[in-house]
Amino acid sequence: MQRKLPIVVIAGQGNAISPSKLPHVYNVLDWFHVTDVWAEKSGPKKVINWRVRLEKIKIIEKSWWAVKGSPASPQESTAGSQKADVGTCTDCGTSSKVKYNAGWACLEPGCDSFFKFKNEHNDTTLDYDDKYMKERTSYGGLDPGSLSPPLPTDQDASDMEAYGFEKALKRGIVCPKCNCCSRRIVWDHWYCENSDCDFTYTLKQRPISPDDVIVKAMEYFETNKRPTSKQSMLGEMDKEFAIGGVLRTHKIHGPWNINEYAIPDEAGKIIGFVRHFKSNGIINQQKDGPNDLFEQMQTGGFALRRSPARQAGAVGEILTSHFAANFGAPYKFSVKQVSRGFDQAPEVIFKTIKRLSWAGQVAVGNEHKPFQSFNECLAIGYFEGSVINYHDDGEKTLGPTVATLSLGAPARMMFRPKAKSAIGKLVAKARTTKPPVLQITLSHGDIVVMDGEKIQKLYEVSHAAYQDWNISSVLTVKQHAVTPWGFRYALTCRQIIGEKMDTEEERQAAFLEGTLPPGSDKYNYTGDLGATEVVQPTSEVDKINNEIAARMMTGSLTASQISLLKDKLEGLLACNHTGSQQTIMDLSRDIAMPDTH
Ligand SMILES: O=C(O)CCC(=O)C(=O)O
Ligand SMILES: [Fe+2]
Repeated sequence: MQRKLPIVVIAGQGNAISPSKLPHVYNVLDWFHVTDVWAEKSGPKKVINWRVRLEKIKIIEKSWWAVKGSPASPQESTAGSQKADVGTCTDCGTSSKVKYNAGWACLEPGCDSFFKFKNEHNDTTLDYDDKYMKERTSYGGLDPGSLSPPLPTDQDASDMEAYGFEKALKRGIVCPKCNCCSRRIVWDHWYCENSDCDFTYTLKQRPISPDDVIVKAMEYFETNKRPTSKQSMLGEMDKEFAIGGVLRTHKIHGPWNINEYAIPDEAGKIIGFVRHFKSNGIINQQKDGPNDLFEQMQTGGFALRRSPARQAGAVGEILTSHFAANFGAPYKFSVKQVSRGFDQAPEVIFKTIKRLSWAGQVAVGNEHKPFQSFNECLAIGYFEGSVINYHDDGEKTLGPTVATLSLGAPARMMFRPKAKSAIGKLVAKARTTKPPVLQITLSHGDIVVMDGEKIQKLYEVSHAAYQDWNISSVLTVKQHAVTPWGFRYALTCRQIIGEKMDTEEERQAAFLEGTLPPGSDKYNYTGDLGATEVVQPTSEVDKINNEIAARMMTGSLTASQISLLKDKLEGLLACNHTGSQQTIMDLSRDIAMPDTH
């Protein structure tokens, strides 16, 4: 009160003293200021409760929650026009306002006369005095400005050098049309969550290269790490481990490095593998390789969206931190995803499926029976700061092999035994969790294949055995979590077993939507065996820069000629001259024959 701070009041839907029925679960009323704070002795136990009286700062303006048809401006709006009566305590000498209909009482908790009224009263008659209620107090603090934050503009995004996936842009907005607070639910725009309002808002998202995304990820890491931490992102990326009986071996397959982690059950028997295919510059830069896929993901229009992670539709609904879209056979993944059949999938999804099918085949081979091809692909997008917490991919309709392609910023992936499994020990302080046994770093282009060995055999034995083992082998025993260090995509392919679906309709959908179109074979991936570095052809601009550099070294151009040429070159590049090819050629000639000018 003394600091004259403006306060926002939010009223719940069930608020009984609101003059009108409040429309939302949480209703942001307006800016208020505190006019009085006092102690009261009330309730059955006659304990001291502190009371606060607030007045709306812009009381002259009609409140949005006012009863329909009420006057545009409340009558009692002028400060000082109404004054509460004041009484003084004969015991302690303090004065206070007459606040209650029951009359005046001393409001000094330390005084013997505290809360003693002349007349008998009970708590139910302790209504507030009308004069006190109508008192108006001038507000001496600063104008708090608009209650709703302004919409971020393209200019704001450009000022913060944003690409459109920054943490600040994942915040919700206040609809300028109807004032409804709306969350960022879809990847590329906001829409008003009030079903009666049609407001949508889009902020341009600029494509970013894999190199720049890593630079941004490092900046994000530096600005968001604990102030006491000396770690760099590169240092964190090196912190990989396999403990608790998880065994690591290493293989080379063409240009791929593959770390293989054998996952034991409680008896130490190997029940599955996590295979980490580590990509590199050569793989990443091939045609339709991870660099191209990263670009295509950004321009593909995937309608990635956040789904309710908890209490869908309820007051406490919580959305997933990441955005997702499913293609192929419908897949539930804890919560139902919006799913589109492969007939509606963009090309990049087929390229991904073929790449991951290759990895699945290499990882699983024909050890037990031929590798079952994938019929589903879940695309996940992470804004800066988004994560996927510990979960398992253990749907009963799921085949044993799950493969994920990482694109963009690096990420930490962790596996831990479930608390209820007999593997590992519970964390002493948090008795419901176990520490991770496997931690790996997923970089741009990497692939992870999770596979439950011998599951095929057990799966065929009986349904009960399947339920026990299912991925009681890898996936349900080993929960996993992924924390990306910046803007990232993860594309995960699974085998959805249509026959295990509950209804005929679901079985049909899995079959129809999960069948790859015949033309998709043209995207087959064969592992980049024998691939070499792709040498980028030198551009005209590079050639000129090289010429300038060479002539600088031989001294055949004067310093002023060099700076003139550099200026010209920069000018051409800056205006992105469409005819620049020809002009640059002329410029090149200028350099070749400097003496003729
Ligand atoms: O982001 C990732 O790499 C993994 C995503 C994942 O765990 C999933 O889709 O189930
Ligand atoms: Fe997962």
